[in-house]
Amino acid sequence: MYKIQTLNNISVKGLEKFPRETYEVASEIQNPDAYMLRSLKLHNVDIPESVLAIGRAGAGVNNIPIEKMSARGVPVFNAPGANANAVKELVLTGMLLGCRNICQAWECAKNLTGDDESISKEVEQVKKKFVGFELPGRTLGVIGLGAIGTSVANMARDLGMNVVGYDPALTVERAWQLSSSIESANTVDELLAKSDFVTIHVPFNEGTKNLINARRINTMNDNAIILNFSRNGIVNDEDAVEALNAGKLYSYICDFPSNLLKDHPRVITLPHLGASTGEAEENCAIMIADQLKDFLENGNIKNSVNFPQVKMPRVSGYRMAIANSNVPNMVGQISSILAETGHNILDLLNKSRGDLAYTLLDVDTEITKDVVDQIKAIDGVLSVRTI
Ligand SMILES: NC(=O)c1ccc[n+]([C@@H]2O[C@H](COP(=O)([O-])OP(=O)(O)OC[C@H]3O[C@@H](n4cnc5c(N)ncnc54)[C@H](O)[C@@H]3O)[C@@H](O)[C@H]2O)c1
Ligand SMILES: O=C(O)CC[C@@H](O)C(=O)O
Repeated sequence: MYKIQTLNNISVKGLEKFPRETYEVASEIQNPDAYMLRSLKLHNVDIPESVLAIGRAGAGVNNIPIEKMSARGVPVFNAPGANANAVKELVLTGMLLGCRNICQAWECAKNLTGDDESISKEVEQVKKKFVGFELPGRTLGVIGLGAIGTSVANMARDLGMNVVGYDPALTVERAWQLSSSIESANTVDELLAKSDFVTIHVPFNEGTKNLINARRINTMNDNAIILNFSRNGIVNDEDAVEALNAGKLYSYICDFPSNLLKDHPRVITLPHLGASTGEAEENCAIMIADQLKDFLENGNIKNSVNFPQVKMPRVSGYRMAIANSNVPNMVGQISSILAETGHNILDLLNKSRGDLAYTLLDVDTEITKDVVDQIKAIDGVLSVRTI
């Protein structure tokens, strides 16, 4: 019986992927084989040694101690692209809320008093305060052209906007998906100088912390709108508010509320709603459940953020999955032990990624605990499982 512990609310469509006969799935469970979570911060959580894999039902993995998990030979999975459409639609919503002053206008409408005739008169007076601007012909800068950025960029082109994108690690797959009319910037500064709207779709890490700061905001066009549906900390909120107060920025739309932001008249802040659609929650949960299941049952790895992609069809009922440091002679030492203990290797796949490597081996006879212990004792072996 495999045990999956859910640490956040996970769509039942994903949880239904785990057959009841072979899986126990619960939010409270002793010695889980895997965690399934969304945004819960795991950095200060004591993760039990029983955990073999962590599945993040979403894109961002900055809430997970990846290095610590790598050192334990534990793959961390995410769900690339599974919530991209939900975020794209909210970015469009944010752009329209911002450029048409919708939140301020709605607040004003809610505060109208008197009979309907006087409300109608008042409406004609107040509406001039909320005159906005339209999207076609304006320039959208998209920082990060991954699953979300690419789809936001294409959407903006379809709406008649000019689009400029920046991503120093643009993949070939994303380049194929991007509309050929999207201009490429060589630096963030070059992008900012051209943009009326700037939207950010990069992971949060040391390299992207404070990516948008006072210096960069000052180089932007006057009255630009910044949208942050990526992570708190990528835009320096204090600097954004200062620029709003100085009349430099038009509006700041952000998915990460704080005391500084929540009541500011030119900030629209939402409670981390980017991926909160039934469709996105289902897509993410199903993708993660499939990946965890294939890992637990077969040792295969798909969409891990720390381990290589590994898939090997089973040729016997005796499989071993080994995570190890990416150093010479690991496979040699492992196969020597298997040979010395009378196992014939029927198939083997070894892949590496950075400092880590991962090996799947199918052998002809059952692998005993003694053999597992000998392999575990090899210097550089991080985890060993028989499946
Ligand atoms: N608000 C939400 O609910 C929500 C939902 C989904 C994702 N997110 C956030 O959005 C981020 C992006 O998601 P995604 O699915 O597009 O991920 P992705 O991995 O498909 O794309 C990220 C892209 O950013 C690029 N990148 C990395 N560092 C960069 C930098 N310094 N400058 C420019 N580009 C850089 C990468 O090359 C990659 O192409 C996630 O990491 C997550 O933090 C938020
Ligand atoms: O799970 C969520 O609701 C948010 C997910 C989002 O931040 C992500 O990085 O995918």
